[in-house]
Amino acid sequence: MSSHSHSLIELHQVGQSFVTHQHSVSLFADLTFSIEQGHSYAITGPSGSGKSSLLMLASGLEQPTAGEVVYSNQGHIQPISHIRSEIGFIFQQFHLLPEFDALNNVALPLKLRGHKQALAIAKEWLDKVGLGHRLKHKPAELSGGEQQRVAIARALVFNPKFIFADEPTGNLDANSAGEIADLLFECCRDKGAGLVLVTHSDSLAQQTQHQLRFNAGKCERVSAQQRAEHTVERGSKRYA
Ligand SMILES: Nc1ncnc2c1ncn2[C@@H]1O[C@H](COP(=O)(O)OP(=O)(O)OP(=O)(O)O)[C@@H](O)[C@H]1O
Repeated sequence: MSSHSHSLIELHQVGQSFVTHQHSVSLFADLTFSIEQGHSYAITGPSGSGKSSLLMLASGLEQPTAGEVVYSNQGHIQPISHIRSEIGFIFQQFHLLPEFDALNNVALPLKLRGHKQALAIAKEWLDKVGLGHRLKHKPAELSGGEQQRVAIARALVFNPKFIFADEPTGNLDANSAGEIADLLFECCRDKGAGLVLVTHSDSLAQQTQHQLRFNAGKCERVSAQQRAEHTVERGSKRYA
């Protein structure tokens, strides 16, 4: 990757809370960290702790209630709206277009960018996620795991600078999950994408370079040493 294209997302003392007329929920506060192209990050923690909310604001899709998210390219600050066209987002609910078949769902990001070979490249990606035999199926005619793989192909098809993935392997069997994880890490390692994964899977989290963990109402970075100790602990429990 050339340094010309190097982009960075920085979260400065970011906080998120939701106040409705009935509830007030404070998810995290004073969180500072950077997401760099070519690096991989896991966000872990219990259900309802705020992982998806953090993903939404780090990707510029939502605004934080405190602090700021700064997007820069080669040291030059860009409007946060510029992240939109640079990210591949894999949502927990997939958000596929129901009227489009798998091929056209995956081709859409390329068509929107005026790509002449959109359908051919989309087909290659559907092959990569193991769905070469489901090109003409609409989302309602696909299983949950198949829809998830279409959503993954759609997120990766245009070589995004950043990939944000909410439980990307949640609906997949162990084999498909491993293959999809390999694809995601390949995009990070070989194509220089910044990869941010929300996951409940310890083994997926362990493959990333950095980890943020929600714990008792706080979101903290997990150090390399803590991560190594956790792996040893898990290992010794498993074989005890
Ligand atoms: N727009 C909103 N308005 C009010 N509350 C919200 C809103 N979005 C999220 N919340 C609340 O914030 C909390 C955290 O939600 P979030 O989806 O970030 O959790 P999560 O850690 O990703 O959970 P899971 O692992 O179950 O997907 C939830 O209790 C949810 O009810």
